[in-house]
Amino acid sequence: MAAMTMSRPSDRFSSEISRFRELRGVKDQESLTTFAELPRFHETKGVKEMLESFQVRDVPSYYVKPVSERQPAAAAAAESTSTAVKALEQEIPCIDLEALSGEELRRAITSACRDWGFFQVVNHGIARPLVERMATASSEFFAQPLEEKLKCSTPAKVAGPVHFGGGGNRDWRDVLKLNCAPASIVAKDYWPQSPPGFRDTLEDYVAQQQALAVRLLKLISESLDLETNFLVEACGDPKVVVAINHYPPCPDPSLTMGIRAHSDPNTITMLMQDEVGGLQVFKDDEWIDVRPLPNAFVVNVGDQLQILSNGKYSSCLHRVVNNSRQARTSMATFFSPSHASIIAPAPGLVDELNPAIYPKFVYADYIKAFYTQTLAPNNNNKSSFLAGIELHRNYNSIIKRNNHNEELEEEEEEEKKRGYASQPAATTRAPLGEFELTQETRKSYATITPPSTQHPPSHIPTTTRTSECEYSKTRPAELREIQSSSSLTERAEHTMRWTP
Ligand SMILES: O=C(O)CCC(=O)C(=O)O
Ligand SMILES: [Fe+2]
Repeated sequence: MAAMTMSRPSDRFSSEISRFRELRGVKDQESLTTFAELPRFHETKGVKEMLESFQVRDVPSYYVKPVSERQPAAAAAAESTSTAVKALEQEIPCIDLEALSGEELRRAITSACRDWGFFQVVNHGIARPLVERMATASSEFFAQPLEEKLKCSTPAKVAGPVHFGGGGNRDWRDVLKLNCAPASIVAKDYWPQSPPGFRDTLEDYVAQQQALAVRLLKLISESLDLETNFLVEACGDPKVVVAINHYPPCPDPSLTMGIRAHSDPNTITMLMQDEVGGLQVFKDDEWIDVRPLPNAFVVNVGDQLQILSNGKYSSCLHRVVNNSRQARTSMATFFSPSHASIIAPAPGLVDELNPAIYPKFVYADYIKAFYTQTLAPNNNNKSSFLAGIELHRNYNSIIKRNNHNEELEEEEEEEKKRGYASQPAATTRAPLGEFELTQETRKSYATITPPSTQHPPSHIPTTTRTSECEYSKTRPAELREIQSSSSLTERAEHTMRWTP
């Protein structure tokens, strides 16, 4: 791959850093907040470096979320995720993969995927020492000096096969993202050489995670009364990406988000988290904490599983809140279809009484449209990108959200008076049909797109470009050319290499 033969990046920002240091002596907070280079600094170096380069006492405006996307101030002030609403009343299910089997296991999987879209697994078969080695290596990676971490970013940055930097959407998070399968999109030369043993540990860990994903997908297929291998085969030669997230402590967690509300666009995600906590899932109009459990993985249904199950299982909105006490590290393994896979509701789940809720499409189209949009609208309704492609549901929830946003506008005005010019609110994603699609998706979409009354009302704002999207401007001309070509195989192959 061309990116791998290019020279490693040098630190091109030393002049910026000396300017930061100059500014620091003057009026810290004000200088940082108004410093035009901050977005670039965040994208390439992240939050931890920003905190270490300045004596930050307040959250710079750049990271301040709109009121509608924050957690209640009371929960943030309590500085413990266990204070979130309903935390003690509701908990995501925990499934013991050794203790349960047969019909009991099947029922547990069905209700977890249907009612929550989130569950934890224990006794999952991945050896504890390996998980611990991976967790330690992950924390040690983020503790290193910036120069060491920068060695991992490929020249294509966030669009490349390995990237270190600040999280998208101005979230209060740093991330190391690594493509792990298939082999054609892996750039092992850029995997961290330090801490020692990182590469081997990651390789072993991912192999085990991939096996667990296959095991879970088989159980999930059976819970839907589908052939055991249906979901595994639907993903073709799967794409596996790992994201190691690091959330530094935040001076005011009531203003920021570690990851803003989103649903995962892939098939299934498995997450290892440390004991700090901060992950929340959205259920019955409330945000509910995911309590860290020893030696457990948090599993969540992704958008593709919701589509393949024809809406029987749900890809749930989730987010990560920050805290002011201690850093948190988590590691997500995203298991996705190959970009060339054709995704559609399982034929076994579609009949006259249960029509297909989603169109058939090529996964490359979905993922491209997904990353061209903001991550999620806001945290009050589940009106994610998926809602934009649903065929038979109405858009009441989107309208409700818009009304709610109007009420919030006044609150935003008040905030401005207090001196917080927060980042723009996220917006609803446009329907898949509005994007440049492969011929195959277009054909399918054209035959089953619902009447225009079922589209979101036109007053709903469509696209807000994200930092992810900004990166596409910097992608090689070669990619832009291929993306506009109509050859599915060629295009899917290349998109697969570059899409995050
Ligand atoms: O860090 C976490 O707990 C969740 C991360 C997450 O949702 C993601 O990476 O998509
Ligand atoms: Fe996620």
